[in-house]
Amino acid sequence: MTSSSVVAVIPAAGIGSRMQADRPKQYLTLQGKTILEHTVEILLNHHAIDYLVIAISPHDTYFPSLAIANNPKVKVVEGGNERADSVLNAVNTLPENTWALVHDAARPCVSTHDITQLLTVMDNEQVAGGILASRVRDTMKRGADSQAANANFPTVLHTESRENLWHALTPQLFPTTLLKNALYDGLAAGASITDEASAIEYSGHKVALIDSDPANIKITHPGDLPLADFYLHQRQKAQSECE
Ligand SMILES: Nc1ccn([C@@H]2O[C@H](COP(=O)(O)OP(=O)(O)OP(=O)(O)O)[C@@H](O)[C@H]2O)c(=O)n1
Ligand SMILES: C[C@](O)(CO)[C@H](O)COP(=O)(O)O
Repeated sequence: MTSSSVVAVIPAAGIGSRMQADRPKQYLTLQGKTILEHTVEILLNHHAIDYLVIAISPHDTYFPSLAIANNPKVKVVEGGNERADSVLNAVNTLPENTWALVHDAARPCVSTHDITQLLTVMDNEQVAGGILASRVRDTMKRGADSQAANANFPTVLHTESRENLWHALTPQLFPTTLLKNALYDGLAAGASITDEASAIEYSGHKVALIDSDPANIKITHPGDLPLADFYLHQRQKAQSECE
């Protein structure tokens, strides 16, 4: 296993508009802790991660009151307008000879096992890096929106093949310098960069897909909260049974 240093980058500067809550969703509480604290703790407790850089909004009034704000292994940078901007601001602070493990603050249910599986890409010269992913299980439809369909609802254009179709999750793990340059170039070219792999693909490099637990959901809409709460409760139960 390579001895390169791994730094976790946590984009946590979003406003959570789709959650329609009274605060940014990363500060909603599940199992007695904020979603951000759950996410930070799973990364802080991973033996291979040296420290964390969290991108938070310049308007964030919640972070300073959390205990993690005083953790010496937690650094903070200012987030940007889009997720990719927040990630680039954080990656710009990392030393060149490191790997950046980028993980959404909104994904508190990721497992230590899956993070460890992802780290194996560091020793694989066939790929630039890798991402946690889960195979699509449903039939996938390409739709036309209601205006185009001249109906009261979107309608089906056609069924997409779901063969080799994956949900991209996070963490996503790449050499810091490669990721920094890929993000900068992709954003400068106006490419659609919705995850780190998009930028790496745009720069022409190969990305490994690490099949992982679909319980690693991104908390986005109100309906995601009870499901994430269930997964976190199951994880805590499993941990207490091991102690
Ligand atoms: N300018 C931004 C936008 C998003 N994020 C972070 O990127 C992750 C995934 O983004 P998303 O789920 O879209 O979060 P929000 O942008 O907050 O949600 P919404 O799109 O509903 O506003 C989240 O942890 C979010 O805090 C960020 O750091 N900086
Ligand atoms: C990075 C990501 O979580 C991978 O699925 C996703 O692209 C984030 O998208 P969002 O619109 O910023 O939530």
